[in-house]
Amino acid sequence: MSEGCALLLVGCGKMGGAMLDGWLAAGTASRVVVVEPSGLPESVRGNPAVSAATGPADLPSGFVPDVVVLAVKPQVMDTVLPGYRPLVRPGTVFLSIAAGKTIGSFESLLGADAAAPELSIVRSMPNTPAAIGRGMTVAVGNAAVTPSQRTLCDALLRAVGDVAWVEDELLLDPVTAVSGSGPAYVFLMVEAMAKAGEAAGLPAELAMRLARATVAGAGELMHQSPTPAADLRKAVTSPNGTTQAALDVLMAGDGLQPLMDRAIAAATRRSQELAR
Ligand SMILES: NC(=O)C1=CN([C@@H]2O[C@H](COP(=O)(O)OP(=O)(O)OC[C@H]3O[C@@H](n4cnc5c(N)ncnc54)[C@H](O)[C@@H]3O)[C@@H](O)[C@H]2O)C=CC1
Ligand SMILES: O=C(O)[C@@H]1CCC=N1
Repeated sequence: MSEGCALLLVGCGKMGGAMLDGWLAAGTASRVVVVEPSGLPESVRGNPAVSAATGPADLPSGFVPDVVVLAVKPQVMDTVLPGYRPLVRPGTVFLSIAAGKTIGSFESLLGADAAAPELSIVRSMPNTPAAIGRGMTVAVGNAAVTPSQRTLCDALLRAVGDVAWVEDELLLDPVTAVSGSGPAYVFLMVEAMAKAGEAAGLPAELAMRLARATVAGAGELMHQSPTPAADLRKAVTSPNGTTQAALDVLMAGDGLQPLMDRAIAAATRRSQELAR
C-alpha cells in the first residue's frame, strides 16, 4: 500500500469528507477524484492529489479507479449508482458506507450482469469518530472481492480507525444500530446529563462542561485501558455511595438496559427498511 491507490469518492459529505481527510493523511490514496454537488471540501482544496468531477461522465480521461467509495445517502443510491456501471471491471472494488443498502442491491444497481464474478463489492459501516481517526468500521465483502481488494479496503477503513470484518452480511443492521448510530446516543447522554445537572441546581454552562468532560474523559479512559467496562464502572462505585444511588436507578428493571434494547432494535429495523 506504499504507493496509494486511485480512488473515486461518490458523495463527500460528513462521512465521505472525514474519510477523505484520513486517506490523504495516511497516504492510502495517492489520487482521488471526488463527485460531490457541493464541491470539494475546504480541507482538500489545492491538494494536487484531489480533483473534482461533476459525475460519472466527467471523470478525468484515463482515470481508472482501484476503488469506488459510495458515500451518498441510501435514499439516493438507487438513482446515483447506475451511472457508475461503466466502471465495473475486475480490478475495481466498490466500497459502500451507506446504511441499509445490501450487497444484493449494489449487484443489481451496477448492472444486468451483476452476478458476474468480477463485480467486487464491500459493504461497510463506519462512524463519525472517523473524523479524528478513532472510527469503528465493520465490513463484509462479496465472493468476488480478491484478497488484495480486501487488503485495500481494510487499509482505507483502517486509515480512519479500527476495522472488524464479518462473514454474515445480516450483522450489518445491528452493527449500524450499535456503532454506526452509537455516537449520537453518547452525545444525547451528554445532553441529558447536563440537563439533569441543571435541574439539580448547576448553572447551565457548568453543567454542560462537566457532562462533556466526563463523557470524553471516561471514553478516553476506556480507550486507553484494557479493563472491561463493567470493572471501570465498579471502580467508580463506592459501596452505598453516590454512584450506587444513581446506578440503582439506571440499572433498575425499567432503567437504561430496556431503553437501550428498544433503541438498538428500532435502529436495526430502520437499517433493514433502508434496504428496501
Ligand atoms: N453520518 C454518520 O454518522 C454515518 C453515515 N453513514 C452513511 O454515510 C453516507 C453519507 O452520510 P453523511 O455523510 O452523513 O451524509 P451527507 O449528507 O453529509 O453526505 C452525503 C453527500 O452526498 C452528496 N450527494 C448527493 N447526491 C450526490 C450525487 N448524485 N453524487 C455525488 N454526491 C452526491 C451530498 O451533496 C452530500 O454531501 C450515508 O449513506 C450514511 O448512511 C455511515 C456511517 C455513519
Ligand atoms: O443515521 C443514519 O442513518 C446514519 C447511519 C449510521 C449513522 N448515521
